[in-house]
Amino acid sequence: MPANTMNEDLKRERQRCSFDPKELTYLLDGGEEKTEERRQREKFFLDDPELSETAPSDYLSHKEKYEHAVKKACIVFKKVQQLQAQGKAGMQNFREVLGGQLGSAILRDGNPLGLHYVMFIPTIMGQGTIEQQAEWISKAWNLEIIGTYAQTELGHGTFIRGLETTATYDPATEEFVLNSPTLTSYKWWPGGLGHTANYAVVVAQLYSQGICHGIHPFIVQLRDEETHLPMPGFENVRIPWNYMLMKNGKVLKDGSYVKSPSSKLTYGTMIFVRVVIVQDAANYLRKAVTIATRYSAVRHQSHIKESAPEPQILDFVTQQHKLFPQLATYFALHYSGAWLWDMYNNVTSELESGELDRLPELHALACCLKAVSAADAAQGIETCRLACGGHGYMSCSSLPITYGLVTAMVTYEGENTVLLLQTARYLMKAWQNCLDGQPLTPSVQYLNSVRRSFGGVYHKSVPWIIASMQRIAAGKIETAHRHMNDKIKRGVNSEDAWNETSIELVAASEAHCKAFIVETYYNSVQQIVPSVSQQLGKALTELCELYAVNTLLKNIGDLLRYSNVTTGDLENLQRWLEELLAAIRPNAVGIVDGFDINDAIIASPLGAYDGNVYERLFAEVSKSPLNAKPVNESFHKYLKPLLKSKM
Ligand SMILES: CCCCCCCC/C=C\CCCCCCCCCCCCCC(=O)SCCNC(=O)CCNC(=O)[C@H](O)C(C)(C)COP(=O)(O)OP(=O)(O)OC[C@H]1O[C@@H](n2cnc3c(N)ncnc32)[C@H](O)[C@@H]1OP(=O)(O)O
Ligand SMILES: Cc1cc2nc3c(=O)[nH]c(=O)nc-3n(C[C@H](O)[C@H](O)[C@H](O)COP(=O)(O)OP(=O)(O)OC[C@H]3O[C@@H](n4cnc5c(N)ncnc54)[C@H](O)[C@@H]3O)c2cc1C
Repeated sequence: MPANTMNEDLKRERQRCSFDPKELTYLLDGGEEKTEERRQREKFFLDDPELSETAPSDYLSHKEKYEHAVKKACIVFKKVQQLQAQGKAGMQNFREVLGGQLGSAILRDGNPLGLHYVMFIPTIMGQGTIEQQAEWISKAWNLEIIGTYAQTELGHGTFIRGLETTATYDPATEEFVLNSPTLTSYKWWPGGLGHTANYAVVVAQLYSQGICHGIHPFIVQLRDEETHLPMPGFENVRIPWNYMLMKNGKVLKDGSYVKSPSSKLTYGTMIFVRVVIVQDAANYLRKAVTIATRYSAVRHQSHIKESAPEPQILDFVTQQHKLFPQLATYFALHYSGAWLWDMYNNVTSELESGELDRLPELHALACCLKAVSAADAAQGIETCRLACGGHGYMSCSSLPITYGLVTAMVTYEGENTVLLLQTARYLMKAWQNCLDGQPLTPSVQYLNSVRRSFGGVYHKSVPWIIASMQRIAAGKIETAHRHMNDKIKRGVNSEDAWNETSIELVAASEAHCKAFIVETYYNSVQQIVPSVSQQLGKALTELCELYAVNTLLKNIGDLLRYSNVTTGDLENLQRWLEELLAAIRPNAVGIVDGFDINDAIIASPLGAYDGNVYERLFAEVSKSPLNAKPVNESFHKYLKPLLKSKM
C-alpha cells in the first residue's frame, strides 16, 4: 500500500466540513486534556506488539481463539497495573481505561476476564457487607482470584425466581450447602465459567430453618487456586457462612433470616449492567457508522446523472437515509446513556442511606433504555453493513462481528421483550395514578399534560415532535390500560389479561422510551450549543432534529392514530427530513472524524482514516492461510478424482 497517501475524496470531504472535528472530539471526551489522555492510553495498549494482531483471529480455531484471548487479557492486565502504579487507572475510571471500544478492539473475540470486572466485582461491591468487600475486592481487583456471575441455568434465565439451585443453611457447621440437583439447574452461560474463572457469584434459592427465602448471591470456589482443576460439581458443596453476600438479606449464625429492605436489591448488579449496556451499544454503533460513512465517501458507483462521472455512493439520498440517522442515533443513545448513568449513581447513593423511593423509576428506565438501545444499535449496525454492499459482508469489514456482539445485548442482561414488559408494569401504575390524581415521577409527568390536551398544531420544531411522541406514548399506555381493564371487567383474571394485552404493553413501553430519548437528547443539545462554536452547534442541532423527525416518521401510523396531525403535516415532516439529510451531507465525514476512533479500533479496511479501501481490502485477504498456496490439497484429494471419474 502506498505510504501516507490520503484518499482524494476524503481529502475533499474534510475540506468541506463546516466545523473543526477536533472540537467534537473534545466535546465527547470532556475536554482537550481528556482527549490527550485517551489517545495516550490507546497508544499505550495498541502500539504494544504483543497486543497487535499478527494474523486475523478469524483464521484461528475455537481453542486457539480462547488461548489467544487469555494471553492478551493477561498482557492487558499487566499494562493496567502499570497505569495504576502511575496513578492513571483506578476503580473509578476503569470503564474509561478499558471499557467498551478499546477493550473490545484488543480482545476482538471476547474478553475472558470481562465478567470478572463487569459483574463479579460489582456484585461484591453492591451485595457484600463492608467486611466481605474488604476480604474479596482487593483479591479480585489484583486478579488473585478470577470470578464470574453464575445466575442463569439451563432451564431458567429470565424467570430468576424459578432458579433451581439451592443453598441450604446448616447451623450445626455454620455452612451453606449448595445443590444443583437436576440437568435444568446446571449453571449455563456465565462468561468465563468454562475455563477461566476459579470463583463465581452463584445465585441460588436460600433455605434456612426449612423456609425458602428466595434467591440470594453466594461466593463459591469453582477451581483449585493452584492446579485450576475443577472442584467437585454442585452436589452438596459446602461453603462457609460468610460466603453468602449479606449486605441486604442475611442469615444469622443460628439460622434466623433477616429480610432485606427490598427483595429487589438482590437484582442490583443487573441494573448496573443494563445501564452500562446503553453506552456500550452506542459506542459499537458509532464504530459501524464510521466505517460505513468513510466507505460511502470513497466508493463510487452508478449514476445520478448519466452525463456526470459515477458519484460517491454517499450522494445517493437513500444512502444518506441509511447512514445519517445512525449518526444521530449514536448521539441520542450517548446522551440518554449519560443521563441514565447519573441517575444510577444518584439512586445508588440514596439506596446506601436506605432511601428506596427512586428504585422503581430507575429500574423502569434502565429496562426500556437497555432494550431500545440494544435493538436500535443492532439494527443500525446491520443497516451500516448493508450500506457497504458486498464488502460489508466480509468478516474483515468488522461489521458482521460488531453486529454479532451487539445482537447478543438484545438477549443478555434481561431479554428485551421481558424488560419492556417490566417498564410496562411501571407505566400501567403511572397511568392509574394519573387517573386517580396521584403524583407522578419525573419521567412520566408528561402523562398529566397529554391527558389534558390531545392536539397541538404542527410547527417545525423538536419540541413539537417531543410533544407528539409523548402523545403517542400516552395514547398507547392508555389503550393498553383500557384494554387490559376491559378484559378484567369481562371476568378474565388479571394475569391472563396482562398476557393477552402484552403486544400493546410492549408497544407502549417502546413509545415511552423513544419519547424519553428524544427529549433527553434535545435537552442535552440545548445545554451544549451555547458552549460550542456556532458551526458545531448547528451540526449538532441538525443531527438532533434528524433523529426526532426520522423517529416520528417511522411511527406515522401511531401519529395518525393518536394525534390530530394532517397529511399536509406529514408532507412537511418528509420535506424537513430531506432538508436535514442535505444539510448533514457535507459534514458527514467530519462528524465521524470527530468520533476520533483509532484505526486499530476501527479494524476495518473500509473505514480507515486514510480511506485506502481497496488497497487495504487486498492486503487483508492476502492474510488468509487459504491464499498462501496456489493449489489447495483438497483439489488433489477430492476434486481431481471426481473430475477424472466424470471424464
Ligand atoms: C485485564 C483485562 C481487563 C479487562 C477489563 C474489562 C473491563 C471492562 C470494563 C468496562 C466494560 C464496559 C463495557 C461492558 C459492556 C457490558 C458487557 C456485559 C456483559 C454481560 C453479559 C451478560 C450477563 C448476564 O446476562 S447475567 C444474567 C442476567 N439475567 C437477567 O437479566 C434476568 C432477567 N430477569 C429479571 O431481571 C427478573 O427476573 C424479571 C425482572 C424479569 C422479573 O423478576 P421477578 O419475577 O422477580 O419480578 P416480578 O416481575 O414479580 O416483579 C416484582 C417487582 O420487582 C420489580 N423489579 C424487578 N426487577 C427489579 C430490579 N432489578 N430492580 C428493582 N425492581 C425490580 C418489578 O418491577 C416488580 O415491581 P412491582 O412494583 O411492579 O411489583
Ligand atoms: C452472550 C450471552 C452471555 C451471557 N452471559 C451470562 C452470564 O455471564 N451470566 C448469566 O447468569 N447469564 C448469562 N447469559 C444468560 C442471559 O442472561 C439469558 O439468556 C437472558 O436473560 C434470557 O433468558 P433466557 O435465555 O432464559 O430466555 P427465555 O426467557 O427463555 O426467552 C425466550 C423467549 O421467551 C420469551 N419470554 C420469556 N419470558 C417471558 C415473559 N415473562 N413474557 C413474555 N415473553 C417471555 C422471551 O421474550 C423470548 O422471546 C448470557 C446470555 C448470552 C446470550
